Amino acid sequence: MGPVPRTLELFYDVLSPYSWLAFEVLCRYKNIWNISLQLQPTLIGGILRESGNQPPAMLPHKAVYLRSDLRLLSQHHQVPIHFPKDFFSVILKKGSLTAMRFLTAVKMEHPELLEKVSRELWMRVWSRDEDITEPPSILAAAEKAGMSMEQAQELLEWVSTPQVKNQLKETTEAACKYGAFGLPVTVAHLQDETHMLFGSDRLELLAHLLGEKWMGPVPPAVNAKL
Ligand SMILES: N[C@@H](CCC(=O)N[C@@H](CS)C(=O)NCC(=O)O)C(=O)O
Repeated sequence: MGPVPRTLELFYDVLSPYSWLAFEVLCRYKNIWNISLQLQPTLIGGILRESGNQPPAMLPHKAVYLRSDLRLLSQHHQVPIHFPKDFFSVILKKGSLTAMRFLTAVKMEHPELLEKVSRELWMRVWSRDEDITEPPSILAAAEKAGMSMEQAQELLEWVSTPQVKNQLKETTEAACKYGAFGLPVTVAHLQDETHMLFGSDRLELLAHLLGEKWMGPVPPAVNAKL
């Protein structure tokens, strides 16, 4: 028996492009580092509300900075992020409630597909500027991720049940209890201590805490093509 893997929880929302960066990097490292990666679909709106924070783009200088920051990070991380044309409508009006409830249901019923469905939703909203709020959009992402149409439709009907709604609430509350004020949040459960890290730019620090080697966002020998 090898050493016991350390558990990492990644709290994310597909409305958050920085969460996408952290998600792809951790998916690349999960087979390199001795870790067990638990994906935790969370509602960013709930985190911001609960912590008294504001969406970063509400500050005009930050909104301008975000565009250039994400363009550079997209190249550096090899994650195809493109800003949606109507950014404010996508982020502030449309939101991600149904998408994140759907991912919660995927995690409950088909956890083996959670990584792929999450990625397909990010590809829609943060790469191709496509909708993620309407049922046909969510079904298209699920099908692209390898889910059968019947499975996807069944899950979509399930998203408005108290079971799924409460699970998403519980996960969001769990992130808040760790001290989250935004996303992505990575919680590293090490042998003697637990650390909460905010941001996709804290993964080098995470490697340090794990005692693992940081080889940049695209470690060699990993197929990063998306
Ligand atoms: N520096 C962080 C920024 C992450 C970030 O801005 N996340 C947004 C959501 S996409 C957020 O929740 N921000 C809250 C805040 O900055 O207080 C990174 O590189 O990942």
